[in-house]
Amino acid sequence: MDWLAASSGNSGEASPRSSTLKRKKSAVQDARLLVLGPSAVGKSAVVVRFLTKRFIGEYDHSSEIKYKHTVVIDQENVVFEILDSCSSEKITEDTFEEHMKWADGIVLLYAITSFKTFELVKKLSKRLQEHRRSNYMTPMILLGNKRDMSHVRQVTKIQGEHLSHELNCLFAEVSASEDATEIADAFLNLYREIQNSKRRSRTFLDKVFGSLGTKSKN
Ligand SMILES: Nc1nc2c(ncn2[C@@H]2O[C@H](COP(=O)(O)OP(=O)(O)OP(=O)(O)O)[C@@H](O)[C@H]2O)c(=O)[nH]1
Repeated sequence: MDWLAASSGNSGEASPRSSTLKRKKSAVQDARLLVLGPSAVGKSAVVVRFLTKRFIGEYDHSSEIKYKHTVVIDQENVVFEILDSCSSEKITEDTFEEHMKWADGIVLLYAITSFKTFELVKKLSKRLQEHRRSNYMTPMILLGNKRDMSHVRQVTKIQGEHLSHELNCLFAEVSASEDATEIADAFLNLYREIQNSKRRSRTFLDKVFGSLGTKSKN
């Protein structure tokens, strides 16, 4: 796997403005990821792990933060824009809608140590599915974080897998505190899914407009 951090940095945009969020969908080598989940599931820890390969135990921020991070994948620079959102309970419907329009892919987190967060994610996923349906089924990965705390787990791996099947998305259990590789893999897999989805939608458009073009010539 070719997975090298080329550069990274906080874009310094706390609470990104809607003008930024409403930009056109990005090209393939540019992926916009929305990180969602209830409070204290480890959203910031996972994002910071991906960006810096380090675990930061207490990450204090009250508003959402957007990062830019360049990674070399298959000899190509891929620019990730990552929006570490506030806890899902606090996101208003308007903001949620804006974020969904902006995102190429979604990282949805719960903590395996808290059944409550799993229930909140299920509730949130109902909201998500409505938007994903109107949004070409935005690719998504469901992450059960805090796997290092398996001895106090409240959500089984099978329950996580089950939910991912219902949501038609990728799934992994990870530990932001212990493992950088599996988090990098999770982001890589989501990126690949985004690429595949863009390819499928281009092929579909080519078929529709290609055949229209052919018809008009005859
Ligand atoms: N044991 C363990 N603790 C973790 C892990 N990931 C995060 N934590 C801890 O969980 C707590 C919450 O982590 P955050 O990254 O702030 O969680 P968040 O989802 O961004 O929280 P909000 O900002 O409230 O939405 C912190 O005390 C972290 O140290 C993990 O993989 N394992």
